[in-house]
Amino acid sequence: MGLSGISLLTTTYSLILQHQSLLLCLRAKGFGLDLKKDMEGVDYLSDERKKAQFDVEAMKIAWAGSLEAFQLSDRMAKLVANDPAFEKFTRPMLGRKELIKNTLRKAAHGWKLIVDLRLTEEEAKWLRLYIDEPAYTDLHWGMFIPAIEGQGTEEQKKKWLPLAKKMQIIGCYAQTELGHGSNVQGLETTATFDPQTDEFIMHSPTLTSSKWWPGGLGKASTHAVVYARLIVGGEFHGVHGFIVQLRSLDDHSPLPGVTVGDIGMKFGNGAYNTMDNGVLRFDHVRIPRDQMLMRVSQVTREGKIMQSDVPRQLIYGTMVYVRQTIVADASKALSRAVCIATRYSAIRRQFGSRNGGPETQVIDYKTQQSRLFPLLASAYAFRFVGEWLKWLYTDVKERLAANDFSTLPEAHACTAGLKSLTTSFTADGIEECRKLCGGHGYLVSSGLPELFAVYIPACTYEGDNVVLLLQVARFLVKTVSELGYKKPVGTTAYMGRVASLMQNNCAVQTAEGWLNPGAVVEAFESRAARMAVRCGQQLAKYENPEEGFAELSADLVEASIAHCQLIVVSKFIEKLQQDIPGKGVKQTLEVLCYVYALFLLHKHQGDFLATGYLTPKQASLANDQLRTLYSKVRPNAITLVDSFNYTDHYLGSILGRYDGNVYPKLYEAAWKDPLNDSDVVDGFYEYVQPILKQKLRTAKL
Ligand SMILES: CCCCC/C=C\C/C=C\C/C=C\C/C=C\C/C=C\CC/C=C/C(=O)SCCNC(=O)CCNC(=O)[C@H](O)C(C)(C)COP(=O)(O)OP(=O)(O)OC[C@H]1O[C@@H](n2cnc3c(N)ncnc32)[C@H](O)[C@@H]1OP(=O)(O)O
Ligand SMILES: Cc1cc2nc3c(=O)[nH]c(=O)nc-3n(C[C@H](O)[C@H](O)[C@H](O)COP(=O)(O)OP(=O)(O)OC[C@H]3O[C@@H](n4cnc5c(N)ncnc54)[C@H](O)[C@@H]3O)c2cc1C
Repeated sequence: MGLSGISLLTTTYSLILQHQSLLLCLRAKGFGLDLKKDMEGVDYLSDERKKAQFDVEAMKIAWAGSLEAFQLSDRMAKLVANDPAFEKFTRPMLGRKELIKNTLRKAAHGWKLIVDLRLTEEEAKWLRLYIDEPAYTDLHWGMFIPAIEGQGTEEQKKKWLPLAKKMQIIGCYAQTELGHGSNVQGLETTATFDPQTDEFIMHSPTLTSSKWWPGGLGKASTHAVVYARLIVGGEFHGVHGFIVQLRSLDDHSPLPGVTVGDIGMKFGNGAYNTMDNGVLRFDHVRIPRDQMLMRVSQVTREGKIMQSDVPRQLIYGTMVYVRQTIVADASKALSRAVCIATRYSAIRRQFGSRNGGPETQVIDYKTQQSRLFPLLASAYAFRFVGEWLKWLYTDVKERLAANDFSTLPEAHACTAGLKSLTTSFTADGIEECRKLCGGHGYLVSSGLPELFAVYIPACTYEGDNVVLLLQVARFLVKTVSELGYKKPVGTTAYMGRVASLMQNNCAVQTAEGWLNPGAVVEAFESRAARMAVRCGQQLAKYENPEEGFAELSADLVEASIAHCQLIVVSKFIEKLQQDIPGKGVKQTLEVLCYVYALFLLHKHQGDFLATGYLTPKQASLANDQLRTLYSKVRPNAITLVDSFNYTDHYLGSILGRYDGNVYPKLYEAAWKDPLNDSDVVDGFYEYVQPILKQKLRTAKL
């Protein structure tokens, strides 16, 4: 018997087992048989796992970044998964008050673990990820503390950071208002210096000046970094951050003049409703002068404004930090959805049965592959670009500490652009994974609805994705306009070769010709350069550059996307130039890299054709190659998602279970729904039975 025969037999056997266990379950409910006899311990995906052409354990390390990173993450994942305190399956069914209380309990338990086990900062970050529940602690550690670290003076850091790091105060980041989020310079909250008392008076002069959205503000925070218009001597001196105490440290009640609360339910059940996004108003609340964060500008006792040599953009520095972390988190959210959809696609069968044999696994349909595998490849691409961005951010941070601000504009453009690109793609990708799972993807127990609901605000918070791409566009336009006298560096270095990128066209002649990193990078560079230069030329026609920028903004956004996609493709290719140990690991990643690049090329072929870099024939050859690549991904698909090393707890999905034991578990879960506690639903006797029993003489319907 050939290999395919053996595999057919084992697949059929798995199917029979699975059907048997389903039957046992069905009977358990209907006919009193033993429910426990389902096939616990059987790995329904074992055949798939045997197909792997690479060393899975080595791929896990490549995904994690290093052996140490893998071990650390694995330890934290297991710590959470094995702790019943972090159960999350009932979350979507809880009322808001219960939900928040439950989140506060989990955060307290998490903090206890951090203290008792003396976890490092890195370990705590992984712990937070695997607890998988947005909480006030995210903003305390993720924004309040970084804002003080980045914008505070040494004295301020010395005073506030120990309190915050021991969690003796809880802080949030209160920037956005009811009337303004994107336009930070349009904020209305005022901080007026009173030279008589050496204080600032924090005030909310209008309804629209109410702080609105800050996470952790509603119920948990005792303090906030509040962004407000600085007014000294009756004059406005820009928006700055101020540390303001909101609640008593004794009984947690709001301090006089402070009105604070939660802004209400948000999208989805469970999901981001574990967060107390808040509203805040000040009625002439006084704070000491030294609570203005003064690294960028200082207000003296006499009411003089002193500018340090730090650029004012550093006030936006916390956002740069968080955008960088959001890019890293995009690969986690996307890989999680892809893991669920890939495992389920291998279990799910529809059509194609021959002679009573098994039906086709839906993962074998080319349409399923062409939707799923680019998402899988993107998860890897985002992982590696996130790793690079972390390096870039660390480098900028070190430079800033040494008062070198030269790389700040590029750090801003990269974090803004990549945050936008990766979160938009991930949000759409999670929804695509839901559709890839058919009807069962719509069940909360698939894990996908909650993941989607938690994830989508990432397209808005930390900067609306379009607004951020317009920031990238400003950076690109500036780079193009300076080409005559300034050599572009970093991620825009390719613009230095603009003449050849505008002139030379693609040389690829065969589908195999696309399996060449040089050809791929040049295609993306040429497209990005041509789109940016074209925008520059169009802009030059306007007398008023701002008017031109506004008029051309949709094209500018597209040019920014082209530039950001180039960064992701290049960083993936650069990653592959490193030593990546393990049998078949590098080769498999190369396949994914080409899938990512050629999928983008296919999806955006309009750009590549319109800029004249590619001919329709070359675009078509790229698509031919893409189909071939999907066949190369197919045998490795399950093990590529296993390499994320996600526990079933973290995945939170019956469809994505490691063992693929989907149907019995779905069936079992349905019976756990509170609605099935009784055979006759509450309300039946009041609202249904009277209808059943009514005796209408005629019905008009
Ligand atoms: C259980 C225990 C648990 C323990 C836990 C342990 C650990 C956890 C640790 C960490 C957790 C990590 C992360 C989690 C944290 C949070 C993530 C989760 C939730 C997110 C919450 C969301 C928060 C928010 O949304 S905060 C609000 C964000 N708001 C925005 O993003 C507003 C967007 N708008 C802007 O950024 C700006 O206004 C603008 C659009 C850039 C316009 O600015 P403006 O000054 O008006 O205009 P310009 O003229 O365009 O710019 C002037 C000049 O400045 C340059 N610029 C702009 N921005 C920046 C910047 N950020 N950096 C540097 N430079 C900048 C711009 O280019 C221009 O420069 P030029 O003059 O040279 O051209
Ligand atoms: C879940 C969640 C958590 C949040 N947490 C916090 C927090 O902790 N702290 C905090 O301070 N804030 C927080 N925010 C607020 C968040 O940062 C803002 O909502 C975000 O910056 C977008 O601003 P906005 O709401 O004003 O959108 P708007 O700017 O009003 O956007 C509305 C539309 O207008 C478009 N638009 C706006 N300006 C332009 C332009 N110049 N050109 C073209 N189009 C434009 C946008 O693309 C969008 O389509 C949070 C928001 C959410 C949803």
